[in-house]
Amino acid sequence: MQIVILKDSAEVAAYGADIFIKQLQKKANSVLGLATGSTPVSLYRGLIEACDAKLVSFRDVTSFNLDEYLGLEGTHPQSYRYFMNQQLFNHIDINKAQTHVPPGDADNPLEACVGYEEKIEAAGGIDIQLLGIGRNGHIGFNEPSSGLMSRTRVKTLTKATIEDNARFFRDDEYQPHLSMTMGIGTILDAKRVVLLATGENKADAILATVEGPLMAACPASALQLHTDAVLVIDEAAASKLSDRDFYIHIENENQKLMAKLP
Ligand SMILES: N[C@@H]1[C@@H](O)[C@H](O)[C@@H](COP(=O)(O)O)O[C@@H]1O
Repeated sequence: MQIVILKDSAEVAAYGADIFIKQLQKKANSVLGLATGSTPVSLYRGLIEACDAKLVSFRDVTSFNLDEYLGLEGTHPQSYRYFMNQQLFNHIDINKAQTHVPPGDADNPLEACVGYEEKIEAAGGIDIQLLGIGRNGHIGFNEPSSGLMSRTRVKTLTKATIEDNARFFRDDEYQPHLSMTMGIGTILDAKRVVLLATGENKADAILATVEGPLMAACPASALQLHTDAVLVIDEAAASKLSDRDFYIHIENENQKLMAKLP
């Protein structure tokens, strides 16, 4: 696991955007795995700016989002499809037909989950998957106790996640308790994984992800199994790591090594 500790959320977003810009410059028809939540919003802004400046194009990109609320149509302002349109897709040159969000309004959600996996496979798999992290260590909507090899499926949200996400819903608005999410196994199949975390309220989850045991109680700890996972976090999210200085040292050594490569 590569751990990059930066000063604040602005640096995290810029570093994350740069990873995606380089990916698109290397492979214009990349298959991107995308995420929602407040953390990736500034990264998406960076991608929109890069697209405006013609540094990248999304014309040949295919995308798959991690998760969606079950029971919300894509036109619902709290749906993740709506979020992605608002925060990214409406502002870049992507072909919306090539963007995929789990269909939370499917008549048969169980079949739709299998279909989502098939679509990812047919696209050749995900080149790079963006992740945020929940306070309880969830990735996508893989809540604690999720199978570490799980695939796209319907998941029940924890009370903590419902409370954390309540800020996006009006008091009189229906807030789903179920979701459709890529599994941890689906995420681990991505060729590269980039997890962003900022703020002190993510410090426990980051500690468990990096220094805790591999365990279903912290779904993000499964990234310890991935051969190309990078955690881009700010000082506040890193504040509980016991080996923080060592991780900074490793990253400095990494940078020196990369600079010497032909
Ligand atoms: N399903 C999403 C996750 O994919 C996201 O990582 C998490 C954290 O969100 P935030 O970035 O707003 O803290 O929120 C939601 O539960």
